[in-house]
Amino acid sequence: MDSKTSARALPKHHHNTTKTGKLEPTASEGSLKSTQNTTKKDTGEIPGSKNLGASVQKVSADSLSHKLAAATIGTSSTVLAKASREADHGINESLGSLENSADQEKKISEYGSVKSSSVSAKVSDGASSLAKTSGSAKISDRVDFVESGKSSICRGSTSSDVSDESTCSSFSSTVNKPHKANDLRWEAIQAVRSRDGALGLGHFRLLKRLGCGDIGSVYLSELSGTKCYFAMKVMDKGSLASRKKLLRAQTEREILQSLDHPFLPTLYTHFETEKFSCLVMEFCPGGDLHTLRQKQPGKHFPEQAVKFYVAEVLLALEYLHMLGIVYRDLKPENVLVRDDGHIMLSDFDLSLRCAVSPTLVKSASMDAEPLRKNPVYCVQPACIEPTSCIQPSCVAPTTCFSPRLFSSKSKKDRKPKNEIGNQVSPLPELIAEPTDARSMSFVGTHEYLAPEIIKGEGHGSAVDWWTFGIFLYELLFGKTPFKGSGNRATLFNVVGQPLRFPEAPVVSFAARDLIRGLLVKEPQHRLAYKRGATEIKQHPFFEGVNWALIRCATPPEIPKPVEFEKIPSPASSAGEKAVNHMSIANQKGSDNYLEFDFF
Ligand SMILES: Nc1ncnc2c1ncn2[C@@H]1O[C@H](COP(=O)(O)OP(=O)(O)OP(=O)(O)O)[C@@H](O)[C@H]1O
Repeated sequence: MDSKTSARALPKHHHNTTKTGKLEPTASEGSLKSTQNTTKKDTGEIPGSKNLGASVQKVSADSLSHKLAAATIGTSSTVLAKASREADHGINESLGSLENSADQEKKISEYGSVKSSSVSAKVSDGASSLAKTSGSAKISDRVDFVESGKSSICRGSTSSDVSDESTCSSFSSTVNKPHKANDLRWEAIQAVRSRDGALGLGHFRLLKRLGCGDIGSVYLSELSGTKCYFAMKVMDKGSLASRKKLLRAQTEREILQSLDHPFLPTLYTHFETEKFSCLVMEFCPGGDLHTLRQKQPGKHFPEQAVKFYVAEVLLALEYLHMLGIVYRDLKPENVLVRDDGHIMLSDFDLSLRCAVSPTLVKSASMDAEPLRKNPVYCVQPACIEPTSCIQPSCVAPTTCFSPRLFSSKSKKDRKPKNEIGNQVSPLPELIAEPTDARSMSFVGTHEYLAPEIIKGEGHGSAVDWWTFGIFLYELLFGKTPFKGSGNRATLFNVVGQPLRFPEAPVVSFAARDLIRGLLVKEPQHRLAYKRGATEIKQHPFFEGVNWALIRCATPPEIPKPVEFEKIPSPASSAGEKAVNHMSIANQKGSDNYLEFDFF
């Protein structure tokens, strides 16, 4: 077991994560976060964590020590608190009970891997995969963003207690998820909705619990009789309420509802029963990148495979920033692998929503004039108020707005048209960095926390570029750069230790240079601080990547197909009965009938 594993012995969060109950939510905070160490804790805000000064050198050792102690002590004490709290909650009566006592032990253990999932195929050296894009594919970044703008037509969260989001059902099949227009799963959902009015738990067969997080459990489910399979996150509303996590669940749901991107989760439907709140999403059979990395020779990916995964993650982050969402929880555990080998970034309950002001720097044709009249990009501006962001349901798609032009050059200063064809990159550049976002929350995963979060200086979208650097480092080297002997040491290292690279494995200069640019401790000097993903895309590490067609690139590895038919069907597999049935089976430790190898 490598050093990483020992610190990640948790159901999902192999890294120790701190999700704080934010004491003083800023106006731009998307939601109040609660912490856990198994990893999201109810405490963890560093007391008095105001501006500590820009540089590490200026931070008094005492003051930092105090903050780190508060964070880490709070963290470890909450681990136990959480375990006992969950027991107290009588979660046995509900979904939480699926976490049997063994699970609880695993959650608070520092050792051992909990996830049993595995990806059997080896990761190939995807050296040529990025170049192998099909020229005929009709996708591009530009199209993605235009279509995403349309997705704002129906963003309503359910107002009634027991229903799916049927108030918007007329839109819900394809209008608000244009990328899913030809998706059979959408059609199946829509067919049931037109037949029965609204979807509910009873329409699904729950086949297997895939995992559990702090606010719910995720089940592999079939929309009964359709052979359409989903990942359904089921949350106990009573438990959410008593643990003050309703807002967190709401934030996640609202963000999921707003997404329509190939590398982000599709929320097919959401419904509530008296007891449960359920999110129905795309099922990813390939497991997560943490698990997949553990199976690689040397526990690190080949550089070309890394290039593929981080390029897709970069596009996902770019899209999120355009929506005004700072992700804040990038780590391999949160990057799932779809059935086609492409990635899906998951877990949005730490995300911060804020205002964005997209700016078109360079159009595809370098001629700004047509864009003034017919803006190519429609970006959904996120709002500042935490709970009102995606609230108004079925809003007319009036939220597209003309991008501001970065340059105010007069016509005569512009390049003549005949130079346009000589542009190296035909892709337009759009900056939508929510750089003004400021949160004082202490959230994230210790090894991935940005220095400005630890120092309590307030943070914005640059934290995603820091975590992107750590993520890149971990995939390449098989470990994170600042990991210490414990959480406290890790936080000290992040703030005060210089970046170092191990001698092995050998990694290209370009990769190390990119990491150096991203892991700059002062956010304002960090790569991508000003122009976001665009700056990173242009780095030599990504040379040769066809950004517009990356969805057609050959992934390093395709997961083995899941033989859904071979999954034994639980005796009682529909609706709440299934939940209770699985719960009882798990309590007895007798869920063998559900055992099969997914990944
Ligand atoms: N779409 C999916 N396909 C396959 N497995 C999934 C999917 N979504 C989640 N899972 C599995 O379910 C587990 C729990 O997911 P969930 O999102 O609840 O975890 P989490 O990030 O810990 O949640 P939370 O942030 O609410 O604590 C994950 O570890 C993952 O293995």
